[in-house]
Amino acid sequence: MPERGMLIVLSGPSGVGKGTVRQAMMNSGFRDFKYSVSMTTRKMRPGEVDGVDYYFRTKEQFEEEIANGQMLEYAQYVGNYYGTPLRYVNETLDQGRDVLLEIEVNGAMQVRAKCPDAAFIFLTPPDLDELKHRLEGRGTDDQATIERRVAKAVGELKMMSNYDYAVVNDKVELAVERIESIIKSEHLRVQRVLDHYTEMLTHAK
Ligand SMILES: Nc1nc2c(ncn2[C@@H]2O[C@H](COP(=O)(O)OP(=O)(O)O)[C@@H](O)[C@H]2O)c(=O)[nH]1
Ligand SMILES: Nc1ncnc2c1ncn2[C@@H]1O[C@H](COP(=O)(O)OP(=O)(O)O)[C@@H](O)[C@H]1O
Repeated sequence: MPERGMLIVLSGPSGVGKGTVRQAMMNSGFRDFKYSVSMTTRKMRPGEVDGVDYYFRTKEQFEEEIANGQMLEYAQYVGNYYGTPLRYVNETLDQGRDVLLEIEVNGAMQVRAKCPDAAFIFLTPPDLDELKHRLEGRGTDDQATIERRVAKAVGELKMMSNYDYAVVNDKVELAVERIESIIKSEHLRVQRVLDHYTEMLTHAK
């Protein structure tokens, strides 16, 4: 049976660059990880694809998934539900593959309670002005939504101390390097713990 994969939780305010950094990690040929596609009730943006960017569902469908215990975590964010389907995460970890979740802070804290061994990384903008510029530059949200997302970011940044690591997304390549080295060292750490127990059990025989 393969060794179970590692769960990596990446959070950070809307517009900080989580999706951009994840895409750059995938393109960089960095070690294998699988991205867990979230479920949401928010409207599809132009260019988004159901099942690739999100599983787009109605509120009723989402609430049914919750009631049936199909979500690892979920939260409401600026008027919509967002959540992580449980089955994909479990199956992929069981196959020995790492899984990356890109989720907001309340959901991340639910994962922390259920999977304390996961690596929790918070991606932060250089400052709030730059965050606003990035949201405006992305052009996916109207000005009122941008204001709500920036206001929400202030509370989210306060949650940073609940994470194992904080990474500044100043330049995408640098953020990618930082995250990759965190994941590598987390793997070494887990391996050392496993080696320790294997040795202990061998001596106990
Ligand atoms: N708790 C939770 N948050 C999620 C999930 N998927 C996405 N989010 C977060 O929900 C927030 C809004 O996402 P979205 O509307 O796609 O905006 P974007 O991340 O700025 O493109 C972001 O902080 C996402 O990281 C999920 O499965 N669970
Ligand atoms: N390091 C960076 N420097 C400048 N712009 C960035 C950087 N990272 C991301 N961006 C831009 O910021 C916007 C938001 O990025 P995105 O990946 O959609 O954020 P998130 O997934 O966190 O909401 C996009 O237009 C993206 O091109």
